[in-house]
Amino acid sequence: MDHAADAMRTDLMTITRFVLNEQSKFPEARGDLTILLNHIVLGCKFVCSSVSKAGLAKLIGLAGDTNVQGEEQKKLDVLSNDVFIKALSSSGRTNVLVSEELEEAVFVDEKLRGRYCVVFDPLDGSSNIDCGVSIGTIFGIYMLKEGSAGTLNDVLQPGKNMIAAGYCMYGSSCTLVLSTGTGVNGFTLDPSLGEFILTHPDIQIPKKGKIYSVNEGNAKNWDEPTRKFVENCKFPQDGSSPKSLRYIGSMVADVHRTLLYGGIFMYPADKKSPNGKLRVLYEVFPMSFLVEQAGGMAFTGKGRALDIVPTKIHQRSPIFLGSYDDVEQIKALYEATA
Ligand SMILES: O=P(O)(O)OC[C@H]1O[C@](O)(COP(=O)(O)O)[C@@H](O)[C@@H]1O
Ligand SMILES: [Mg+2]
Ligand SMILES: [Mg+2]
Repeated sequence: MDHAADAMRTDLMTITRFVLNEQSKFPEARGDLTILLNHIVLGCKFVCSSVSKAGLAKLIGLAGDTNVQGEEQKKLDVLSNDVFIKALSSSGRTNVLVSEELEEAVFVDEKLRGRYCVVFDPLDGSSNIDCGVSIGTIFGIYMLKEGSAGTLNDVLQPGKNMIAAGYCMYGSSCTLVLSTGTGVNGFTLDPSLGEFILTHPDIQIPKKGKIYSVNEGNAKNWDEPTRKFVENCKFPQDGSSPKSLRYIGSMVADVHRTLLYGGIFMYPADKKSPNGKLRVLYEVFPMSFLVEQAGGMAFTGKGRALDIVPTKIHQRSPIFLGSYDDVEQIKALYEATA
């Protein structure tokens, strides 16, 4: 590919151009969200370059501390967290920040405060860092509540109140998937240009998929609806072909595949983890927002994931998300036992 010629192509849809186009659809927009998204993009580029040279730069292995979840922090968890805290606060557009790696919420310095709140998982899939398997960053954006100067209540909002969400996957290529509430679009980082280019416009998740994704190692502790659903994926009663199992163990990578290929990603509750493992604010909500925007469904076993009203910033919830018809099936099994 002739990069120079390519760089001169005026129709090259970079993420910056794309977001500016989106902004132009709202005459009252002040450009704050555009500036905030650009700082998130910068953070993703920085983490992407750190991840790609993790082995070389001694960024492999443990940082030596434990986070609020009781997990041993990886060096890249800590580095990514620092990068995003700096990128988000220096944007001058944020107020309350919640990170998986920090016990308490961060209230941005008054001089730099803005009207957005960001919840994020700086490095998702930490168990896959040291073996170089795809990992990512997940983020969700809320607007401050009317008249609020910035309190925890501004982030303890149902996911359906988010105004934007996305993730960046650090894999064979670096892909940023974003929704500002009007559909889902994917951008691939062109390392030679240093630009995210629109490569997956208007992502629509297939209505039904051929893949199920779950850690079957927890099967003995599952409840009946989950057990029945997975059994049916393997031994379908309706004469259809069995689904294939795909599980990477990085939510970003498993959800990215699910968005593009269809199927269902699940992290159910079980006897050991009655609320599942994944965190509501910065894993379940952003991914559910994207999946719904792409025409899929996100269900908790009790209801729509985006209807959860969180009470704690590191709260967990079971999650079943993906192709509409597949999630509908497990929803029916839960409703039958409710
Ligand atoms: O190893 P398990 O129990 O299957 O859990 C895997 C899940 O845990 C996670 O790694 C949790 O996220 P973090 O790596 O950000 O803590 C998810 O990415 C993934 O879906
Ligand atoms: Mg995570
Ligand atoms: Mg993480």
